[in-house]
Amino acid sequence: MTATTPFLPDTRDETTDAWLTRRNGTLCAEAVPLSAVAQAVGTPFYAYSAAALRANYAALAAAVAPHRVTVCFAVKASSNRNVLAEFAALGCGMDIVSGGEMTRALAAGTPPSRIIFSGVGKTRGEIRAALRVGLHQINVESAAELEVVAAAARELGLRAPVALRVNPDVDALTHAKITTARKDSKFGIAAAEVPALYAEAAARPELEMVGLAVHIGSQILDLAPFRQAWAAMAGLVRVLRAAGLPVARLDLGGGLGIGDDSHPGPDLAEYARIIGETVGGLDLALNVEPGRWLCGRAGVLVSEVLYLKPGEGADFAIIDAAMNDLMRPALYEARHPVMPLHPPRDGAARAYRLVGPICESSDDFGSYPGLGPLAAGDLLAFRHAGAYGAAMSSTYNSRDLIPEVLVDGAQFRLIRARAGIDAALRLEEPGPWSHAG
Ligand SMILES: Cc1ncc(COP(=O)(O)O)c(C=O)c1O
Ligand SMILES: N[C@@H](CCCC[NH3+])C(=O)O
Repeated sequence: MTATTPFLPDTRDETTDAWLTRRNGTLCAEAVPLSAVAQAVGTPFYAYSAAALRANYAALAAAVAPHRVTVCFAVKASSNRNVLAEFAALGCGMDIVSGGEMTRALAAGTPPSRIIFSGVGKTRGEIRAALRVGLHQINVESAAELEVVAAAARELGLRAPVALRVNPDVDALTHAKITTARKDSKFGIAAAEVPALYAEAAARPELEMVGLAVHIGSQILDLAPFRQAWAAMAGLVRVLRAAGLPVARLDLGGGLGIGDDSHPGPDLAEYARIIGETVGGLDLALNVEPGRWLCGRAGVLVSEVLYLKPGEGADFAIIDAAMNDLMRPALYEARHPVMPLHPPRDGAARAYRLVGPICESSDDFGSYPGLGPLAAGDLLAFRHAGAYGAAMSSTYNSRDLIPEVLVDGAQFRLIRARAGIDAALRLEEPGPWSHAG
């Protein structure tokens, strides 16, 4: 029986994965065969397309521009400074959640005036550093944090530009672990508490109250929750202004999801239209802070098949990538489309369950019908791995942090070297004992 070609590039998705094509049968990232990258850096590795990063930013920025919306990339999605530099060079701002991310955003060439500091647990040190650097805005998530920001600003003799992050109690209709604005969520300040807190803060000379922020969750495919949340924010802006309070900016958050072979993904024009209809007429400086949408489809994780063995329902293909490299399937039951690097092969189309070497049953990427026949040594590309892949990886089971590579046209280069056990052992050199008491 001749195999059909179930893993040919998904041409339905040309605007998103157009950088992945098959040339002479082999899978290429832009004009670079991924097998050549595998030879150069070894597997597993991440590869990103510079063209896809740039195209994604251009498409999103153009879609929202008519509504006076700037785009800030959520650094947590892909914090490699070379990826950040691609965006920074285009004028993209950054949304950060730690001092480490601030260092990365600045190192990538982002001006402080384009950096927003989000996050529910900023430390005193991080807040002081942000104020000293002169970031655009600090999104404050509690009354307690507001006190710390005010104290730091006073000590430094500065005015802190503050927005309050609101919890509008909206279900983002996404995976429960990545929804962030339901009533019981740790994020944001309950909408009912915002007017009093905002008024109190606006009366403090060390705080410059610039506006509000909201972020309802991640991998959002149904746009209705955005409409609900932003309509609630518009209501709140009107309430604050009616009380004579200044509201100049509104941070609409990230969360725009990406489709896959079974879902086309949200429509950018519709996303922009909802912004216009909910908050467009309020004379606000708006921004969005997408992570996944800008970089998720611009990256693949390439892994080698180590062993095949029979299993219940589907045969196992044990691969050299694991949950420490890409933890989304284990953490959120996420499914990443997979394409073999080799050309279609004769033989029965078979389902394989792709699993990694880690000693956890959740080290399982799921069952993939129509992949086979596979053989040991085959290379597989997990698509849509450009967001929350390398950024969330760990060294569990004392595995290496794997290389990251950036492809640009017919060239590629290493943008993060493999970090192996030798480096880890150096960090574990024991320090001197300290005597307590
Ligand atoms: C405050 C904030 N902004 C932006 C993002 C980016 O989310 P996404 O990658 O889903 O666009 C996140 C993560 O969910 C976040 O917590
Ligand atoms: N890390 C998650 C999303 C949460 C983003 C941060 N709030 C993912 O891989 O999908």
